[in-house]
Amino acid sequence: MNVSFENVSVEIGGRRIVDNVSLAVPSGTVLGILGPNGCGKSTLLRTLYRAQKPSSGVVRVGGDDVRNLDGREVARRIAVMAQESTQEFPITVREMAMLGRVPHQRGFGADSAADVELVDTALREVGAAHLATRYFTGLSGGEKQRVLLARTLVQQTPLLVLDEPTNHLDIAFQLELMSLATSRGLTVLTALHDMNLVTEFCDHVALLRGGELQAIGRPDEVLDENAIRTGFGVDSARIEHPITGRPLIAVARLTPGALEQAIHHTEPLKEHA
Ligand SMILES: Nc1ncnc2c1ncn2[C@@H]1O[C@H](COP(=O)(O)OP(=O)(O)OP(=O)(O)O)[C@@H](O)[C@H]1O
Repeated sequence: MNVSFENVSVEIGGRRIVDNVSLAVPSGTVLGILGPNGCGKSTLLRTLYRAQKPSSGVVRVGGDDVRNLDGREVARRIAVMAQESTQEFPITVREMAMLGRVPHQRGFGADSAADVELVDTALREVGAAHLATRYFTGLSGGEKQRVLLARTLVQQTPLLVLDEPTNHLDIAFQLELMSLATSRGLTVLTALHDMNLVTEFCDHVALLRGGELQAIGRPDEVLDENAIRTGFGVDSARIEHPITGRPLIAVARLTPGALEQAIHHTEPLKEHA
């Protein structure tokens, strides 16, 4: 299912957080969204799953303006693994994963055998089967991430939104999660900080800065040393990975004067009267 952002802007409290972003994500492709802290990655993604209303512009999913879809239809099209977890009430891991089935269920009936099977399979896939009867609130950060991934998988949507999904995850599970999420032929939009996960798993990358889209394209086209210096204020070298042969971005150091520039660029953003 394809996605498009058409001249999307978001203003909050007079500040323009997302500034006239237009981009298209073809069906079945993986888009990584990269950019410094506070550049608007989460806010842009939130407009897609209707957690944030754009001040102007349109976000389309499968050709439809998301604002015109009802909540259940949005949840049938888009599964979200967001940074913040608001589920702090005491439910078990299995119950948390089962929440992914809600958009497909009618009323308050018991979970079907097929639903239970889907949940058990997903918990196994993410390496969380042994946690099934534990309370979600008592899990470690990485364990929570695994369970939240299971919940998005059982939702069986054509579109996945992953907002910094590898937070808290050990290096092996970072790779496993990205592989689980990107190997199903789904359309995936994911905010990431690790450029090497982007080069490994994303078809395209969008580089944001101060709410604006700086560049979009294949990772090997977009992520050159200049773009990384301008975007993040660090010096780097792009080398060939000795094992995979893919581009490997080796970060060397902060570019002199970069911190001041970064603060200058994020602090005022664009003040609107
Ligand atoms: N509801 C809100 N009220 C006020 N400011 C907000 C709100 N939501 C986001 N912002 C501000 O908008 C800017 C962009 O935030 P956003 O979370 O989209 O950035 P991000 O690129 O995802 O950052 P990070 O990499 O740190 O997660 C930040 O300066 C943030 O403080």
